[in-house]
Amino acid sequence: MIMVFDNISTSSAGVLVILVLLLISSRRYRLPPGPPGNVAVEFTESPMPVLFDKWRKQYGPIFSFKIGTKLAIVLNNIKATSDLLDKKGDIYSSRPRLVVAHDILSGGKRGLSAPYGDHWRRWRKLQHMGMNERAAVYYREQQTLEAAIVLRDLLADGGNSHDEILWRFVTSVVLGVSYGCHWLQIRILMSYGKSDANHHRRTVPGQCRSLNIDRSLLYYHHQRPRKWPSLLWLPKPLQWFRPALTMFEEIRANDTETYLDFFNGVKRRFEAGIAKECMGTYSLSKGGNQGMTDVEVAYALSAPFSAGVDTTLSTIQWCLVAVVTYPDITTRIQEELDNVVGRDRLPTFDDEGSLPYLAAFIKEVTRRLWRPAVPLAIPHATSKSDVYAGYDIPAGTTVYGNINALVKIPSLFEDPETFNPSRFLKPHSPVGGNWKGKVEGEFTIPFGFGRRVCPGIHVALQSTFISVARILWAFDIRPAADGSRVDATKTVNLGLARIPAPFYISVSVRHEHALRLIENESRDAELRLREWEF
Ligand code: HEM
Repeated sequence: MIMVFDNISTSSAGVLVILVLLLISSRRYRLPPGPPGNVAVEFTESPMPVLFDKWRKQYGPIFSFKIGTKLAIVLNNIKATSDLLDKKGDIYSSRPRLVVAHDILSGGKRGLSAPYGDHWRRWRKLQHMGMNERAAVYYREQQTLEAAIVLRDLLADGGNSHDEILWRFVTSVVLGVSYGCHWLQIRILMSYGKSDANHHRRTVPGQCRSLNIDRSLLYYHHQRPRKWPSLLWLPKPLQWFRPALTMFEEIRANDTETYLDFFNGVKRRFEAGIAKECMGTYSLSKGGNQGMTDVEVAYALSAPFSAGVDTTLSTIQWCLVAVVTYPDITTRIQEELDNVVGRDRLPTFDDEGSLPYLAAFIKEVTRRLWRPAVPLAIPHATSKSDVYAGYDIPAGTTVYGNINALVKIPSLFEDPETFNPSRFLKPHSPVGGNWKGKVEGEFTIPFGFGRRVCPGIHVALQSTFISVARILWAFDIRPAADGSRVDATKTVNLGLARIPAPFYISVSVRHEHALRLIENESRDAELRLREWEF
């Protein structure tokens, strides 16, 4: 009798459990409106910013969509973005899981794609130490010297290779930030056969591409691990999809070796007392490594390289596109430079506060009519469930702050489609007044949100200011004489950033003084930059 009762209670308990599970799984969330069903196919047909624009118009400022079982929400107004990504940072600061780009390519060590948690916090502290507003001032010396080299090289080839010259400039700067070295360093490593410039150049786009690979993996059934990450728990010999991952594991081994090489270089110079101040030296100071292992620190030091090259290059290149597209605006910047700097010296960081129109121009370029460098920010993810504006937002939801939409809100940016630097000259610019982001009064939307806001913002803005100020002080820039048009609507997606499609310009010196000064200053810069070699 007791046994029968036991059996009944066991089976009814089982039924109860199943009912509860069914109840939980069938719980209907009140999700923000959005396109019905799985939108994976639509993503293969149109670029994300275009789709987001369409859905924003259709469904309003907060909409949601599903790819497979994955839920994402997109925030298109300042209030929701600030309420969630800034003010509820404890919930909205994670990242969606990137199986290939994060788990496999970096063994979980890359901070940019790391989930919110202890590892990310330690990594982020080091980024902050190395790049906060005060620390960034230290890099100005190198940025100023490198910008003189940019002038020399642009002059020498008439502007044909502006993309290569500016890539070298931004690369040198981030190498300075991480390791206290500069671009030449890659060549030196190359001569040791440890790494090579091409490898290093490849790794970054490689990493960025891997972010895309993750996206593309969404659509192909044979890419099992992306769809079912738990398959990675299988013993390796049973992972039939493994051959597809070998390439990524080789890239990871290569990256790890390169990053450790660079970190060891800093250690040697630090011990010899000749290291330039940089994130690497901060990590070697007492407690500076935040308790991370050497490999973790080496990965943390590589972050400026991964996140700061294409983004800054994109911004400076868009400045050049704007310069040739809007000659009247360029003339006004050059008049300001002539008034403030004169013709007997090159602009320096000391001039920055006296060049408001140039500052406004750079802000307008980052707001950008054509498309911000990182149009959709890097997606955040929720680490807990939340309720906002009557909507349920489950844990693990991907959350996009749609920069592309935010920088075109008409109540903040009058006539948003017009390229108009003067909008940033108004003393009570609504952007400062309404945007209660981290940097009150500053225009930081293009740099992302909340606890994940770009830590390289000061370095990036310094690189942009000094290169653009010097280029416009020295040169007249026009579309190349062969008549090819600079088409601002064409872009190339590098993964993290969008750069303009290749465009051709010609540069000519604006006055005789410039010729002499470029020659003298670049010669001097070449010598002084030796301090950054090891
Ligand atoms: C104009 C150039 C740049 C733009 C427009 C830009 C923009 C961004 C954006 C939108 C994010 C995502 C923020 C978020 O998740 O909400 C980001 C993250 C990041 N940026 Fe930048 N960035 C630039 C330059 C740089 C530079 C020069 C560095 C380093 C030297 C850098 C380092 C990083 C890092 C490490 C992250 C990841 C932060 C995290 O996940 O916690 N960026 N950036």
